[in-house]
Amino acid sequence: MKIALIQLDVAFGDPEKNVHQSKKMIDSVLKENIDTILLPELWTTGYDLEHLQETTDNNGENIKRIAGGWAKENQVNIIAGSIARKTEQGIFNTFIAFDRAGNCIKEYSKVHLFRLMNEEKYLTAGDQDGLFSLDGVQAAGFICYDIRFPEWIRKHVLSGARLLFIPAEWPKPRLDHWRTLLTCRAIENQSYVIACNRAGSDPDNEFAGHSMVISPWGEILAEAGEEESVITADIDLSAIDTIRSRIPVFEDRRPELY
Ligand SMILES: O=C(O)CCC(=O)C(=O)O
Repeated sequence: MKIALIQLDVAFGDPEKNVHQSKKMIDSVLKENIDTILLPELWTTGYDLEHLQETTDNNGENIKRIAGGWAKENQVNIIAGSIARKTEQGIFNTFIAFDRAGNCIKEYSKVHLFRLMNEEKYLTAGDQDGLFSLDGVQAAGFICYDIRFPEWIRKHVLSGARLLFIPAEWPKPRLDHWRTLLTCRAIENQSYVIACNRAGSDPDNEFAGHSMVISPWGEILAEAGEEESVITADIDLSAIDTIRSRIPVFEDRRPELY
């Protein structure tokens, strides 16, 4: 499976500009026979949380139509990062994935809201899992701060997830945490970690970039720099079983003790 990560420099509160720039970046890489594309967290609005009522529509329908259209037109899986999704229950930070036919195959709303960036003041936490199937492979979606909760991720891996997709807006001062946590999640879960951060800055934060694809052995297969860019990686799905049989972590677990 060939993956492309779209490390967008998200324009603050400007969905039109972000949609236009993302399309340009996606088009630039399609000729490389990409199977799956991943965008960052809140890539249409950024963290302009105060204005989400004006910059988002009901249930994120407009962006779903646009991203689903891109997937169908190019017969490529598009994991359209996360978007702010306005509902009667509140605004959710929701991961959305589309298959090659343009069908929305997964919505997962961020479960752990990040107080350092005021998410709990404007957003509602989700309470559903992130499991889905992509081209017949079991996968799961998480969003940014979720990677600090290994038990949440392990729960998905025990349910079969092998590909862990993580859109993020991770700030630069904690770049070391980003790289370490992602690498740990890959090694301890013997799964591919595919993580797309944003580039650039907003009025409150400078972001880290450094989107990464990490193998189940913890090898960094691709890593972006700080700037806006597109990176790609080839994923060998058979490596998951090879590594899981070499060090049988899942058989050796002692869940009766913990
Ligand atoms: O956990 C962190 O340090 C960053 C989390 C974050 O930026 C987010 O969830 O949006």
